[in-house]
Amino acid sequence: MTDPIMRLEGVCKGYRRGGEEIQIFDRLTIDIETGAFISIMGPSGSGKTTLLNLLGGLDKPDDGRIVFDGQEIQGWGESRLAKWRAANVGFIFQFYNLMPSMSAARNVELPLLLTNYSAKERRRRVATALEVVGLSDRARHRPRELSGGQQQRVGIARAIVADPRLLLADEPTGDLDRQSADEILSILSLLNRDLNKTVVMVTHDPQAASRARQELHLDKGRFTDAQVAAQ
Ligand SMILES: Nc1ncnc2c1ncn2[C@@H]1O[C@H](COP(=O)(O)OP(=O)(O)OP(=O)(O)O)[C@@H](O)[C@H]1O
Repeated sequence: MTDPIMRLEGVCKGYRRGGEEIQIFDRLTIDIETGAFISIMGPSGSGKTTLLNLLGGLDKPDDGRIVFDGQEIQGWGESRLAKWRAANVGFIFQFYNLMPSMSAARNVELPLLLTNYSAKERRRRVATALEVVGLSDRARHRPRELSGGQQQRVGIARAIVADPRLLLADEPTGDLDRQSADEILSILSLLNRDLNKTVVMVTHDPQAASRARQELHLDKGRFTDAQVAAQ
């Protein structure tokens, strides 16, 4: 076993809605091993998106620790978290979240505008990311000129352009037909296997889930899988 890239330890998270307190996680502990490709399935409301938001530092736990590469991040302020996220985490969304007025290349470049890379270095990285997802010939196209599968490939190129170690994907194939979904899953597998990205993917699709190397199931804020329950 390698060291975990991320560890959630005793994490509690709840929301107050109206006068009612909803407890989503009550002392949840899970290790995300470096190099893992994990799929997470579970009923609506079981906490899947909340979990990704905690892993990506977009949301804070009420209690417990979130450790990335040995560093506790849960107490960090927003600007430190934003810098950490830009360097270490790539997000992939169900509906791609591309800017409609920008070309594929410009969309992919966006996360790099937060960095100190020169324009030349940014162009080089964008070209590499588009090549990895097989879209070098679509760099100048706008999102509406691309199929859903191609738009998601742009979304993946944007997620990897800063070369983060962790990819968090929320229903990345939820809006795609089977063939496009399979292509996206093949790209995620390749990123995991050949480029050593750790991938955590939430999905409702059992076929998509089975492409991961580890399939986990969340129910009412708890993993029902024995290997996680033992952590
Ligand atoms: N910002 C928020 N404020 C209040 N309640 C929230 C908030 N975010 C999530 N919740 C509640 O927390 C619970 C878990 O939500 P979450 O989105 O993590 O579930 P999910 O498993 O991803 O569901 P789905 O499969 O429908 O996307 C739900 O009951 C939801 O309504």
